[in-house]
Amino acid sequence: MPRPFSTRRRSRPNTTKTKKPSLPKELMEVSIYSVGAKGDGLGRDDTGHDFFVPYTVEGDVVKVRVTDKRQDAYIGEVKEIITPSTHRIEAPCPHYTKCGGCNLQHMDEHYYHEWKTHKVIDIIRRSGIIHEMEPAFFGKPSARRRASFAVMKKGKKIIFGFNARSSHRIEEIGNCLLLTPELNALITPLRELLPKIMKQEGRGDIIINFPLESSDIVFSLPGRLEFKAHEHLMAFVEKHNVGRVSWRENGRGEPDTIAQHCAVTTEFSGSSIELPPAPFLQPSKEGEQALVDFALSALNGEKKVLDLYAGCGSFTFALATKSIVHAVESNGAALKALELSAGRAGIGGRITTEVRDLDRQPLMGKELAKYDAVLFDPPRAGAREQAEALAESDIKLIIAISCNPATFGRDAAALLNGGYELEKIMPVDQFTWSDHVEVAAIFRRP
Ligand SMILES: C[S@@+](CC[C@H](N)C(=O)[O-])C[C@H]1O[C@@H](n2cnc3c(N)ncnc32)[C@H](O)[C@@H]1O
Repeated sequence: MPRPFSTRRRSRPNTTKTKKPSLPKELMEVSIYSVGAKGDGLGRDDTGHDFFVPYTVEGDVVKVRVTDKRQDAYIGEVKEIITPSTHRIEAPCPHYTKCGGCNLQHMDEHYYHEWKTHKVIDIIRRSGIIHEMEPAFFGKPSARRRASFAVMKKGKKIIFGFNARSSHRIEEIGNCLLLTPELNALITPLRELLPKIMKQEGRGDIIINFPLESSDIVFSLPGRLEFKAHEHLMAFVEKHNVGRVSWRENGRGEPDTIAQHCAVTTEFSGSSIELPPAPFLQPSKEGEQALVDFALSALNGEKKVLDLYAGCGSFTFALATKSIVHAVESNGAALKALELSAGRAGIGGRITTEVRDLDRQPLMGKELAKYDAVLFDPPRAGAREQAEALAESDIKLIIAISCNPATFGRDAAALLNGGYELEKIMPVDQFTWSDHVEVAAIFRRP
């Protein structure tokens, strides 16, 4: 007797692959009624089915192909714009929708500004915080002084550009509208350099900063740096007036400086800072200034200020123009740069430093009691432990800077529960045309 087909199927090993939902094959007409927190249009078809449709805006009516399903909503890919929204404009970049960097270029400026402001309002409301916003800071194109490029080598082919959205595909670009001219000027020379230095297949990245007058490049590529490649890099530094080039062996570990033409510096509040490789800097000089101005506007004669998550000192030097500052940060190289630069600038007496992991060892009780004000500017994960310790302190003034409104909401709620009052909150947009937005806020203990 032949074995039934179904028995054979059941005896197969059970793979862990999740079953793809069955999706409609035909194109669907969707009306977009809003834009969600990740920048995707939220839409509905005439049967009442919900859709997420990237690259659409409120008021669009579009024909979409269904590509996936998330919770109960379909994900739609625009095939045709049946009726464009009055908020829709022509996206200025030829790489738009192919490069993962900017997903909101199709919104007119007014809608875009409103959307970013409301994104902050909506997110912090989820943490129970309702507060009027200060007018937001909006950055401009051609201002980003830092870029992280993706690289892939397969066979002899090398692809160099920006990652596509939610994908490993790399979109090759020649010019990015967001970057400063100095960063754009390095794209073609880097593309020409890569075949000479990237010998092993695989993926990597190249981080470029142009803080002020010279560039800082860190290569994180598969494989070791060969002698010949080293020579090519030295020649590249000379020819393109690059400040410094560093290499992370096999793309891991601390960057090793292999060629340096001049010091890589920036300026914080009139002091020159010599920066370590791949330093953290605010994405644009204008954004940095807006944040610094916001922070300084809160100070009023405070003698001792704590700068937590200080990095290389974007805020430290500004705070030191008014107060004595203690800067705390987990990255030793960044803090060393800060300390040496403060000494050279003749303000070493106004700035002290401490390398410390603030997640594991937040400043608490008596340590906090020494200060009149605190500024904290944590990474995206926020400052849960430190915020909880601050909430129990008697410090009069707390300035919070955050690149993630969600973790800001959580940390702000801890401060409010501890009796602080929110005085001011400002959305900050240094990531033009993306769905990313930052926040700055001032809290006081009444
Ligand atoms: C958003 S950056 C801000 C840096 C600086 N305030 C600025 O504006 O340039 C966050 C900083 O927190 C530091 N950091 C990350 N995790 C930390 C931790 N657990 N403890 C202390 N510092 C940390 C990072 O090294 C980085 O310099």
